[in-house]
Amino acid sequence: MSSALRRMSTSPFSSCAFQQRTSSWWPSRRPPSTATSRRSLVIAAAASNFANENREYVIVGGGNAAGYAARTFVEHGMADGRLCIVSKEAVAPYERPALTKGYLFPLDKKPARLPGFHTCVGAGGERQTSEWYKEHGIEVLYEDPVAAIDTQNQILTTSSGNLLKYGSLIISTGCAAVRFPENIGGNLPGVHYIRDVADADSLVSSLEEAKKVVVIGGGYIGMEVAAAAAGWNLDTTIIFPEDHIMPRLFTPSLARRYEELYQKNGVKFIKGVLIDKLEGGTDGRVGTVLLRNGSIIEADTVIVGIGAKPVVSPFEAVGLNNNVGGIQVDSLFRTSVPGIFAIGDVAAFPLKIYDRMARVEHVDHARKSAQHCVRTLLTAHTQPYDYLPFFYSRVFEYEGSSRKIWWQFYGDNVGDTIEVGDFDLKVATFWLNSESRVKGIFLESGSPEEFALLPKLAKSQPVVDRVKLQSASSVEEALEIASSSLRIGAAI
Ligand SMILES: Cc1cc2nc3c(=O)[nH]c(=O)nc-3n(C[C@H](O)[C@H](O)[C@H](O)COP(=O)(O)OP(=O)(O)OC[C@H]3O[C@@H](n4cnc5c(N)ncnc54)[C@H](O)[C@@H]3O)c2cc1C
Ligand SMILES: NC(=O)c1ccc[n+]([C@@H]2O[C@H](COP(=O)([O-])OP(=O)(O)OC[C@H]3O[C@@H](n4cnc5c(N)ncnc54)[C@H](O)[C@@H]3O)[C@@H](O)[C@H]2O)c1
Ligand SMILES: O=C1O[C@H]([C@@H](O)CO)C(O)=C1O
Repeated sequence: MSSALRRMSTSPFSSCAFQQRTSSWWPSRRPPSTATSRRSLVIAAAASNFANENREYVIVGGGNAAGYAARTFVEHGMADGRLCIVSKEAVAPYERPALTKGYLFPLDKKPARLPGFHTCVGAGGERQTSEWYKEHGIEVLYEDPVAAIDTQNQILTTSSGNLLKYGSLIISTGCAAVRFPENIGGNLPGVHYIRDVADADSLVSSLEEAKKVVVIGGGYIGMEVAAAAAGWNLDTTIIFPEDHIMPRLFTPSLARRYEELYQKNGVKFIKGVLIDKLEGGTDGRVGTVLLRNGSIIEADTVIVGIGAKPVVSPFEAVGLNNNVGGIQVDSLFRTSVPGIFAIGDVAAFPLKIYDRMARVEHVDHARKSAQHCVRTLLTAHTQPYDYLPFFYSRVFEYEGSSRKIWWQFYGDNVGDTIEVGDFDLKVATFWLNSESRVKGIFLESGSPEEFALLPKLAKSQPVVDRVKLQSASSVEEALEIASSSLRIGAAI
């Protein structure tokens, strides 16, 4: 047992400090009945080495949000001997976005590999390797997903049979890739889904042998993986059911410009069709993709990016949100069960700025929700989470690419749009509501100073002069017009 673990077993979560911190704002936890607690102790003692040790704080999930939550515990001096992370993965938390970016660079172009991109390097923080967790006295259980929870007695059961008694629990189980069913070939060798580093390793092995790649889905994974496969000089086709790429964010006009760029890089598009079946070849690997319209596309490697779904199991009892999916929390990330919190992709939280419930499946929210939740847990602060949605992507970044692409979006893509600029250099799209307020703003290939204006505009939502904005001859001029409205607004 590590010294951290030993310290923890003599410092159970029922310490005075813990009670004081929680009782200042938290509804008191109902103590388990004597009979139940005696029973759980017996189960605990019988089940495993871990059984009779109390964990003051437990995080379930070893992903992006967990990594940033751990850092916040350390910053508050509350990690050492008190924090336990239970992870399904075999490695310490890392920056998941790298998996479809640097990780998929061609092998001769210095692809990113662990430990290079452990959290929190993506946000400019210290690199948190497994040694970092040890040094900070954080217990991490790898490859042992939580399989069950007893909220009454505050006990988690892991898949290997460990019983963990927790004081406070943070659920950060993220999302899982949506898969095609087995009966249409969704599990054939050569068919890939990308959610974790093991998936990315398996894809890299396939790419090493690949000749014909089919990417299914025109969203984030589809766009990033198709660009990566083009970087490997592979025959690449992207297939999706909608009229254009990235339908949940891009306007048709913006999508057309990106599609043209992909085509210039050799990527073929098949739009407006659904998949009928993936079929195996003689070697048992995927060989063809059958489309609903009767077409047959050859492929030795298929990457499926058809969305993600929140991993709520086995935590359904803490309360789900039926509209946006995921685990329902309040503006402090508290679930309906006292002492249990949810953060990151899995959390359905009040998006205060737009007065609606939302789930955000992007890394900025994973980082910020983690920090906000842990601060709430460890201090008396009760400031509601006030999040401004932020999404980004980068493709064709590999060395030798003729055109690197990097875009950011802030706000809400509602209302009508004004597009300004020349895509070959720099382009911006403004989403305006009926009062001509800026609701959302997208910028491709901006400078750091220009990107820094985006959150200010999306947050303040200034009223802009549509005619002036429409006639702006460059992105710089359009940003100046929108920012001057900001300054006028501030002066009034
Ligand atoms: C390939 C890829 C690229 C991406 N690129 C970008 C990007 O460029 N920009 C962006 O903004 N966002 C991007 N995202 C989204 C971003 O990575 C997620 O929003 C972020 O990872 C969410 O963090 P999380 O901690 O909530 O979930 P995750 O990072 O997914 O972590 C969840 C963790 O919980 C574990 N887990 C699940 N169930 C259990 C269980 N029962 N017990 C224990 N552990 C469990 C999982 O194995 C995983 O380790 C990308 C996502 C993917 C998959
Ligand atoms: N840059 C980023 O922010 C980034 C990058 C990669 C992944 N991610 C995250 O990873 C997760 C998965 O991404 P994703 O691209 O799979 O999801 P997505 O929602 O971005 O895109 C899904 C796409 O799949 C297609 N689709 C849906 N159902 C289909 C079907 N039955 N057959 C064929 N095509 C179908 C549609 O074209 C749709 O646009 C998301 O949470 C996403 O936010 C984010
Ligand atoms: O947020 C991110 O983290 C990784 C990388 O920066 C970590 O090295 C990446 O590609 C992002 O977009």
